[in-house]
Amino acid sequence: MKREIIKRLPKIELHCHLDGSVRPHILEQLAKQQNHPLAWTGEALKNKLVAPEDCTSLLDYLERFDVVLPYLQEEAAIELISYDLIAQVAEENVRYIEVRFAPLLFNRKGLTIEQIVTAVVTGLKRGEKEFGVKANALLCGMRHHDETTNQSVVTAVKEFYGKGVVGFDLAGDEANYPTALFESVVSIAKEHDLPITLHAGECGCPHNVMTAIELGATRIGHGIAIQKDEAVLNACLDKQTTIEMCPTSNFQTKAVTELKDYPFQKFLDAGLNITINTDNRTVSNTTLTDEYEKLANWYHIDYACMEKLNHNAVNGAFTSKSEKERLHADLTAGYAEYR
Ligand SMILES: O=c1[nH]cnc2c1ncn2[C@@H]1O[C@H](CO)[C@@H](O)[C@H]1O
Ligand SMILES: [Zn+2]
Repeated sequence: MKREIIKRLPKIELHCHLDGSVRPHILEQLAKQQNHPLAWTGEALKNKLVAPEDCTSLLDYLERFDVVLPYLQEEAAIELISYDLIAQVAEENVRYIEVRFAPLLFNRKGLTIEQIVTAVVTGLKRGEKEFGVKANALLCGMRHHDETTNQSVVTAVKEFYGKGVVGFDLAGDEANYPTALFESVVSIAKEHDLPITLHAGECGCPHNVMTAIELGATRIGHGIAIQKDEAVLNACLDKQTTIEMCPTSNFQTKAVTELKDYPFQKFLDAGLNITINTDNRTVSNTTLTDEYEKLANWYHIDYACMEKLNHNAVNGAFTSKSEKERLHADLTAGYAEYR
């Protein structure tokens, strides 16, 4: 597969964090506008934002977000980064994206959850109009936040459902806060029939994936630990769970350390509905083009496989039937000459 062709082909992305995808020059612009100088510029700033090769764990990886979050506490800034993310993905022909963020990490200066979600949706819709990329938002509860706080995120999903927000997620420190702790929060989302995707199986715990599925998640973020437990793998097959794999991030967070342990081929051969994603475009210093190029180098996947992974993403997307039909047709047309 050729990089220029990978870049040009239509793609779908289901797992991309807004706050992990702020371009360094945009952050510099925000720092200037907010009169709050950054301690680093240029390459030094990039080094602060990108998780290093020798990152030791998910927690270590998550520390990268401390640099950017202070600048994401105003509506104009939140709207700008949302719009800019659509500009970024348009450059590599992403046709549909679900952008996730934790609204209650953006309230340090007193913004309400409604103001925060509105700012994101406004930015996404402005990008959608300008670049022709369909974009919806997912709201993340955070594993280290208390139950009441996370419940208010579910309430916001309900309030904004169908108005640019399409589902609920749980992000953050999986190792110290297992999925079972969130039973009551996730159950509220389920009771209201809100679509659920949960980060699970990123820290070696297949039971977190099982719990997530039992609680009603139809998609799993990462899911790497599924390979450790056949019962969990079979449950994902039974329920046709969509798995949102994020190769670069999975090596950075040490979900795996060696290529031979990366379960892409295993999951593909087993018939899991896997999809390929960036996780965090800045923190993981990647694009969807980079992720597919890696898969081509590692597993020699061809365009037909790439097409299949993108159809899987459409099937798992939290969007309408008619939108999915349109996206499937876009993919079919786009890959026709490469099959
Ligand atoms: O791979 C990941 N696993 C778990 N949490 C993550 C990952 N990437 C980002 N975040 C967390 O999600 C929050 C909302 O976007 C980010 O602030 C970060 O803390
Ligand atoms: Zn993630």
